[in-house]
Amino acid sequence: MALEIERKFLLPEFPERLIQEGELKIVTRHNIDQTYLAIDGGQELRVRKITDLDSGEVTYTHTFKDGKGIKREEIEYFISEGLYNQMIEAVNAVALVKERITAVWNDTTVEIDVYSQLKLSVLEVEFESLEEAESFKAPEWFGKDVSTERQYSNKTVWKELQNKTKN
Ligand SMILES: O=P(O)(O)OP(=O)(O)OP(=O)(O)O
Repeated sequence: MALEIERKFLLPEFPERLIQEGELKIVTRHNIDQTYLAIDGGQELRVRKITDLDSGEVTYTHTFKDGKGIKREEIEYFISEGLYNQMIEAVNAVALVKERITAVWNDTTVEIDVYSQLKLSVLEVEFESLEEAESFKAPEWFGKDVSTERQYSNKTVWKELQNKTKN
């Protein structure tokens, strides 16, 4: 199983100035529709519809994650549009929608997620090892480190979205 080691920050404002000054270079922009199929303790199964906002290419993934905090197990693979549609129909939930901007700042690849249904933007950085993740010194503009705060995990945010839209 692959390991996912990442830290998450609560991005206070979109870093427009850094982009304009060329300090933060945008690599890709994707729209992600995310739906959870099942959640049980630290385990989750989710599907995504991913649209490349530059090329228009659409892909679908199925992901299993296990664990919490900075280090988790992850298995992810591509699925067909047909499988994706069958699964989201079965779940009949509201997909969590976000725009994911992948960019490079100072040799570090960052993923900025801007959630369209909520007032929330986060920034994530992936690492090769726990040592690297723990020793990484984040700049001020990344915002508060929420890596271990469950309320900002996508499954929690997705669950809240379901409750909101049901009422
Ligand atoms: O894109 P990932 O796999 O890092 O996943 P996410 O949708 O940001 O979700 P979380 O890290 O909250 O599981």
